[in-house]
Amino acid sequence: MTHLSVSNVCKSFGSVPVLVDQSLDVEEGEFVALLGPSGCGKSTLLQIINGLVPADRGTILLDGKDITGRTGAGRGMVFQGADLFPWRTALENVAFGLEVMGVGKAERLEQARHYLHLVGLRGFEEAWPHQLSGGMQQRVGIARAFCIRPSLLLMDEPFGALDVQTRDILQDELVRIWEAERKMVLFVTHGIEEALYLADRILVFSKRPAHVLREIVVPFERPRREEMKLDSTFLELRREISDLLRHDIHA
Ligand SMILES: Nc1ncnc2c1ncn2[C@@H]1O[C@H](COP(=O)(O)OP(=O)(O)OP(=O)(O)O)[C@@H](O)[C@H]1O
Repeated sequence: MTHLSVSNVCKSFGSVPVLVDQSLDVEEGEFVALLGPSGCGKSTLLQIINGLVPADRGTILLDGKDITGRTGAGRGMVFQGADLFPWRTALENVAFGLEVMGVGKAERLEQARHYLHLVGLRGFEEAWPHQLSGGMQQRVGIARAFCIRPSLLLMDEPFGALDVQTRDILQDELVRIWEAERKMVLFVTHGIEEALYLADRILVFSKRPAHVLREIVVPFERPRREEMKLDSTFLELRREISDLLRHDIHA
């Protein structure tokens, strides 16, 4: 069974403690959102799980394997900017991870085409990144992460730099793709509404050094629908989380 287990991760930058004994678990098929004030350590935690930043202490297990301090294997990452290779077409960008994994050309391009179509970019296979809008580039970034078939997707404010309309559209696209594939997801966001709309569970982080102020099991059925944003429970939870974060910042 797939599972992510983060245990007692500590990280300081110089003398500044950012993460102190941070632990969390993500179950198979679960979508977990991390919400918290700016600078509390959400991105650092994601980078540590991805193996891009070393932890000072602690262990990360993915599907039972110790991946602490190691990159690659089983993880796909989507950043705020899509960060595409400008010298590769959209299709070649999506296929990149499989190329690194040594998958043959015909197979990797077929897989990449599948995911590019899934994110709504049929017809843009040969487009260069500079020919795509910010939202389209982010779609390519999402297709690229899904294409390696990771057991865990790490998403660091993937829609943070987009306009509201594009963000709403991409949230729906992500829900649709994720509901079909049900990867484990850790999704960092500043958007309370976005977290409630997308996640099964929300971990609300305190200001730095981060600890979990509250864990919220999101009570809404799937498939998620836009109308739920007007539901009284949705509005109540949104207010509760907003109050929680405000009190923590002023504490
Ligand atoms: N490489 C680094 N060197 C020094 N300090 C760093 C480094 N990376 C992060 N920090 C500091 O660690 C703290 C946590 O940063 P991080 O980016 O993880 O926060 P965050 O919660 O993701 O913030 P935001 O929501 O604004 O992106 C911040 O105070 C930041 O300045």
